[in-house]
Amino acid sequence: MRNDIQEVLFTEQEIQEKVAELGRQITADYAGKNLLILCVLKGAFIFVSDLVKKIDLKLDIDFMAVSSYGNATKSSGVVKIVKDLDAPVEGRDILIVEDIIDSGLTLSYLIDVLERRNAHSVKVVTMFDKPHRRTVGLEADYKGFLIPDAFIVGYGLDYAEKYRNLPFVGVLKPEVYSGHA
Ligand SMILES: O=P(O)(O)OC[C@H]1O[C@H](OP(=O)(O)OP(=O)(O)O)[C@H](O)[C@@H]1O
Ligand code: HPA
Ligand SMILES: [Mg+2]
Repeated sequence: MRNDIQEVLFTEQEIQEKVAELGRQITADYAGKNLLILCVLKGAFIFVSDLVKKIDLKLDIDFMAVSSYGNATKSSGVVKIVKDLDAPVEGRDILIVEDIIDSGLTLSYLIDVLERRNAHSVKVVTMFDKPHRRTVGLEADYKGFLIPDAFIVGYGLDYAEKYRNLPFVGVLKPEVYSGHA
């Protein structure tokens, strides 16, 4: 699997240090609030499990699965809810946890859904941010790392469902895409 990586952008240690820093900020900002952590599956599953251990507050965790990339490296433009939340969000302070914001389509769709369900507040934390690919004007409230305009894998992020289990984040060798990009 590691042979398919052209370049490592962020090491496991750099990622863990950033997660701890984000956890400290979120702990300070959400003290006394009714925090609901919303993990956007599948990509955010590793980030959320590291992040919640660094948030020193009572909180709830729920999961939503959405998908728009399929096996491609560009968004299909259509965001599909594959699994919805288990509980109502009315009156909750929701923190959406994303692995990456790229075009912004997934997030703008989710924020819209949650606001229509009368959440008290909706904010976003993303580990990776690819701002130059944005087609929807949207900013995360908490950001880990800015990344260049390249398709990245690892730390939850996949290409055609593979590479999510890499503990670091990197760029694949072009030949791995075999004509899909
Ligand atoms: O800003 P966007 O262009 O919408 O891209 C970001 C979204 O795309 C990826 O999910 P994907 O649809 O690949 O599903 P997955 O998390 O199951 O891999 C990623 O995990 C984000 O949720
Ligand atoms: O760069 C990326 N890598 C993996 N999944 C993604 N979904 C949006 N952008 C990316
Ligand atoms: Mg994906």
